[in-house]
Amino acid sequence: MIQAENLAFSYTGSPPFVLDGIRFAVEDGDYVSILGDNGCGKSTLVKLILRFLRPTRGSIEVKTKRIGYVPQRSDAAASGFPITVHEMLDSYRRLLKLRDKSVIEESLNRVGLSGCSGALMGTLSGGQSQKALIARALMGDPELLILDEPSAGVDQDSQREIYGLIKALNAVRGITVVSVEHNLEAAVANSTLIYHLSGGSGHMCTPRQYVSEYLKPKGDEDHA
Ligand SMILES: Nc1ncnc2c1ncn2[C@@H]1O[C@H](COP(=O)(O)OP(=O)(O)OP(=O)(O)O)[C@@H](O)[C@H]1O
Repeated sequence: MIQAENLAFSYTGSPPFVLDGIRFAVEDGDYVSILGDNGCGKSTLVKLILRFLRPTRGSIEVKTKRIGYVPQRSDAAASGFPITVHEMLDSYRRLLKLRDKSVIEESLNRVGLSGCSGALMGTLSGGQSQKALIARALMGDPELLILDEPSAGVDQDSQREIYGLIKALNAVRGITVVSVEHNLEAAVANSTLIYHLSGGSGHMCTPRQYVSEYLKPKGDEDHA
């Protein structure tokens, strides 16, 4: 689904590079969480996958054009712009040139938000507005769903619902998922793979490997 080869990126086009020598493959049906410290380049990598940015060197190929993107909630929903859930989804429907308006209610149903169609985005809880953004991303029937910190600003109960939803979209509907995460627990519990980004490059591993390589307290291996 996604193939990166010797990918390097600098916002200035010259050193220092935010990303350098990135090489990974995401296969159809994977659920990959991207983890790493603040400022290590997670969102930059996502913008390269989305083609919002172009590689400075190397390549990144994405096999599908049917990509659903759920941006960081604070970017999209926290503004005081007075728009209802229905209006937000309808403007996206028009952008996608979808004639049938029933896609709006279908998408809201899929995320369990059918009763909130007329609510102003700014009045929704963190969990509800995240679901509305996921509903919008589902309108184009994506093969690849990309999320940037889906649980940021979302209470514990809604987090469980949102990860349940993402997991079902992946496991039941076969949608490939790439999610930038600060929520380590959710990443380990839900994803099939973790891409650990550090010092400009990354390492793909299973959640189990991630726990033993990156989360195990120093010295534990002596007592294993
Ligand atoms: N538009 C930009 N122009 C110049 N530098 C940028 C730009 N966007 C991000 N950066 C820099 O690139 C580096 C990587 O940023 P990025 O947002 O990709 O990191 P991140 O891992 O997603 O961070 P966080 O976890 O805090 O969201 C940071 O040093 C950041 O300051």
